[in-house]
Amino acid sequence: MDIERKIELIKKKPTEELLTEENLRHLLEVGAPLQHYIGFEISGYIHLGTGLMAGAKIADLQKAGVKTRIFLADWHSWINDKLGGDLEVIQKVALTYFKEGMKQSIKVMGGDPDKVEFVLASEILDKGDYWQTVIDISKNVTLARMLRSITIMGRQMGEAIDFAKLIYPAMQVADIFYQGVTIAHAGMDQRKAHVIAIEVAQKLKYHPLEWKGEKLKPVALHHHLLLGLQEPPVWPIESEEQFKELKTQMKMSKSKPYSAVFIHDSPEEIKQKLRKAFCPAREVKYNPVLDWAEYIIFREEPTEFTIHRPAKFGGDVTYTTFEELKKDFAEGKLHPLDLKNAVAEYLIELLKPVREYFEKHPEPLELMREIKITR
Ligand SMILES: Nc1ncnc2c1ncn2[C@@H]1O[C@H](COP(=O)(O)OP(=O)(O)OP(=O)(O)O)[C@@H](O)[C@H]1O
Ligand SMILES: N[C@@H](Cc1ccc(O)cc1)C(=O)O
Repeated sequence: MDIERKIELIKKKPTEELLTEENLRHLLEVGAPLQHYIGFEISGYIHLGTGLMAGAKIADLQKAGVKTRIFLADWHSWINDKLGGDLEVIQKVALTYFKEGMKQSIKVMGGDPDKVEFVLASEILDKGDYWQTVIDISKNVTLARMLRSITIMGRQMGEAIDFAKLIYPAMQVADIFYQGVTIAHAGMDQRKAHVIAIEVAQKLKYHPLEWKGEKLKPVALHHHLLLGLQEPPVWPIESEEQFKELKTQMKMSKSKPYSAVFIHDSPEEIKQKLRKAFCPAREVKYNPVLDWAEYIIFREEPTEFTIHRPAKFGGDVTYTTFEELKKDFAEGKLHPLDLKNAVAEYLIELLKPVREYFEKHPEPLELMREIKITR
């Protein structure tokens, strides 16, 4: 496959930002190792944002010949008080529920789960010079910047936090260098860590990504954050600035029950959640149901997406591109309820293999039901 085709695959939906395309082209041209990683804290259930957006991009990367890796951030979850801050429980969930859930998600998005390497953070942290890398990074970043970076833990600036949480951003950056990652992948909310990695890359003494005498800079790859289904706290929204802010603030999140569909949800749960979703008629600028259609159903275009309606409401209609669907919705030719039902049906079908997997292997979900999910 030629370089341009590889870049196309890496850039396509749900990619929202690539820092930078020029650097990616450089890595491809010099034949540097293409090692990807995406890290996850281990906490609650896997939702469509984490499972399907990450899964879709992993599938694209595999097609482009990139080695893919999922980093199970057990220590980071402990620092961030996930699962009661109990490292043993965190590790158990990481290696059972989380690993299997991610494998299933990758599969439904067209990737090969057997080609994804799973690495537990504690496996690399145990090696002596990991901490040297953490200090090396810390020497090159101001305290003020570290404080601003705690949003990568889902924490807000000004929030009272213990000191360990300030070490976390430097660890996340160290994880990239320490694992020889040349393509650091995450959702848009993680970009602060990646920008630090790019900026300090040339300055590090330990574990820079060396290739044929060159200190390589990693490429940061950020996928779109799927919107949560809930109504925004302020509506209507006037300014572009407010819209932008709202889109990160209102991302689908496992800590907000009705914002998310989980990968193992039953058909009834999926239908119910979508029925309650925020989806004002003709609203195309901020509409979670349209957002899901754009990034899940119309990820590949053209495709065929049929909305079934009784003849008196216009009969069945098939869309091949997202733009056609959006146009009809904006013009009031497509009713929110019809869109919600069709998206629900699509998801029910897409997630069928995941549900079947967990029906046959109920232990991971049973474990999740037993433990206390914190945050
Ligand atoms: N709604 C979303 N859409 C796409 N990607 C997401 C979404 N939410 C999180 N991610 C990505 O998944 C990875 C794990 O994130 P994280 O565990 O913080 O998400 P979460 O499940 O929403 O957690 P929380 O509810 O605690 O915010 C990160 O790379 C993050 O950017
Ligand atoms: N900060 C990431 C988790 C993570 C941790 C360590 C990493 O190296 C990468 C990602 C999140 O909250 O989703």
